Amino acid sequence: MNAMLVKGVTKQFHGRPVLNDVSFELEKGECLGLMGESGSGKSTLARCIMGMQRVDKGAIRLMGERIDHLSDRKLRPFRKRLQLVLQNPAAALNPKKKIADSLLDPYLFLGKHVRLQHFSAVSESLLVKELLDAVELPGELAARYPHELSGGQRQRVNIARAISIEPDVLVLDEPTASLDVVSQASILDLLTDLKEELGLSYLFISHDLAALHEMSDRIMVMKDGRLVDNFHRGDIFSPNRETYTKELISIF
Ligand SMILES: Nc1ncnc2c1ncn2[C@@H]1O[C@H](COP(=O)(O)OP(=O)(O)OP(=O)(O)O)[C@@H](O)[C@H]1O
Repeated sequence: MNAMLVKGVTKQFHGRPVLNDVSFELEKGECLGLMGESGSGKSTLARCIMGMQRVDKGAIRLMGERIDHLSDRKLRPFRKRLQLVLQNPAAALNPKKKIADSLLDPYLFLGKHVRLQHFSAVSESLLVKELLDAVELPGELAARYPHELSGGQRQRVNIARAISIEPDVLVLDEPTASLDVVSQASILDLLTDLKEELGLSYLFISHDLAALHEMSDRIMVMKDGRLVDNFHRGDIFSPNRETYTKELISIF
């Protein structure tokens, strides 16, 4: 069984199609890259997958179970299995909460739905320490506020939050876009390690073709809300690539 199946997803805003018959499968343990120019519909797809926006047509399945059109209450058990990491780490963290409290939010929110296997979570403070360890941050950051961290550290905290409940799938929407080049590389290395350690599957959305190529097993290309190409990473320079993919590669 695949980790996620998206079939025939269509979404319009004010009568204008933004996603048009989008279909793909995310295999278990795979990193599936998604590239496309600004406005092509990548973040809308991420929001539809996360249940933050409703699809007009089509279906989204997570580990075989249909999750589109679920109410917030019915979606709650699936929140444990599907998490989102966004590009702006500062905006994703509550500035008034200490890092330890932000880290514990998903775990406490999901309460009885969570059975952890990788993290022992014997106590809340131990879980915080385990999570900071997992993203290679020192334990002393637990007592700090987000503004006392660097952008790269804040994004590590966001990743730690996302993995805290041991999801099956992470949707990574431009996770390194707001970081400097050195922090970008170390976040990508961290994501690669966590994928192996925790058996995660990634939908990795990025403008950065080099990062996509480094991280992804397969890459999909979106143009005007349609997936126009889908290939294994080793075939990126194949003469069989769609003309639009070749254009994107040539301007990179
Ligand atoms: N809530 C909304 N209401 C109306 N139009 C929207 C809404 N959300 C997105 N759009 C439009 O849908 C199109 C796709 O936007 P989306 O953010 O999905 O693109 P994207 O590929 O993620 O772009 P970027 O790479 O710049 O983030 C854009 O034209 C955008 O203006």
